[in-house]
Amino acid sequence: MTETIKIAVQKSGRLSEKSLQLLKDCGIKFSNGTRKLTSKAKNFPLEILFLRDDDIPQYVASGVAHLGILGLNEVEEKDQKVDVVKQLGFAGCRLSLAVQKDTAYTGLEWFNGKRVATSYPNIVEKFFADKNINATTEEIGGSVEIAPGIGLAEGICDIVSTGSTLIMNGLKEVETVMNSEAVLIATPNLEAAQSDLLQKILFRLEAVQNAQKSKYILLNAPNEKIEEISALLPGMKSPTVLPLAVEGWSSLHSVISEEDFWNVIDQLKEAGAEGILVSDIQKLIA
Ligand SMILES: Nc1ncnc2c1ncn2[C@@H]1O[C@H](COP(=O)(O)OP(=O)(O)OP(=O)(O)O)[C@@H](O)[C@H]1O
Ligand SMILES: O=P(O)(O)OC[C@H]1O[C@H](OP(=O)(O)OP(=O)(O)O)[C@H](O)[C@@H]1O
Ligand SMILES: [Mg+2]
Repeated sequence: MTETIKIAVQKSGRLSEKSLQLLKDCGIKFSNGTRKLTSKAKNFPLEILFLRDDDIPQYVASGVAHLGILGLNEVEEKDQKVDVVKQLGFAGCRLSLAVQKDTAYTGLEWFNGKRVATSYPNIVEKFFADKNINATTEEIGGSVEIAPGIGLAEGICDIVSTGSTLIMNGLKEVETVMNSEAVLIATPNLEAAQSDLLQKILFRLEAVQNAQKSKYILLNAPNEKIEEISALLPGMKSPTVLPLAVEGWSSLHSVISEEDFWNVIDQLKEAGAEGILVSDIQKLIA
């Protein structure tokens, strides 16, 4: 039997679609049926386990799954022995303390003697212990923002992204406890076969992430400006320069980070670049 690597992803929730999309972007083909809780990839020795995100750290720590994709917040909360091997750049959010909006909040000491409702009691208790604050936690599974309004607690600690859920529930954010994003975790000390497969997946993820950060740029330039424009577009080595059918003009091709592109666009135009075309890259191997 060929060795396979097992990866746990969230069955249904905020992370599900992007986790599966990432595997697909890595060229891994599989069917994701709605009821079946495992799926074998068709073209890579990988099996996907669809689980509640809360259970993923334990599965990965025990080696039942070798890898997992979940929020760093959940990894910290469960505090299992797992290695965080890669930040995945999606599901960016923060875990924050919030209080009712009309509260005269004076600083962290305000929480002394207060109750904080949260789905992340371990993180919150550790945070308060580190800061010598004597607050207690009320663990609830969801709809945490309701707690102060119904008298369950004076404050909450929950996930914040845009902040609109807090506002809708008459709360204000007062402290950030941690920043989070989706991460890839692995069982520590994987067997050689799984370790090799993890390296293959990491290599592909790197190519996908590089591509997402970069753009392919094509432009036309008068030949006497090639040097000046090339200096603005270092590319992976240097731009490719091809002659145009029109005498005295060339086409320059390069790779540029999206951020850099917006920074140099005016300089490119000033230097005489025309017909600037920017497109997405699917994979980029440096
Ligand atoms: N509003 C948000 N913006 C960005 N990321 C978020 C947001 N809400 C949650 N997340 C991230 O997505 C993860 C999963 O969120 P979700 O609400 O699907 O979890 P859940 O309800 O615990 O799911 P499960 O049923 O699997 O236990 C969170 O742990 C967090 O890392
Ligand atoms: O700052 P915002 O952009 O408003 O996002 C924050 C909200 O998003 C999450 O809930 P989600 O929408 O996933 O629903 P859930 O409570 O069912 O998990 C989280 O629990 C917050 O309630
Ligand atoms: Mg959960």
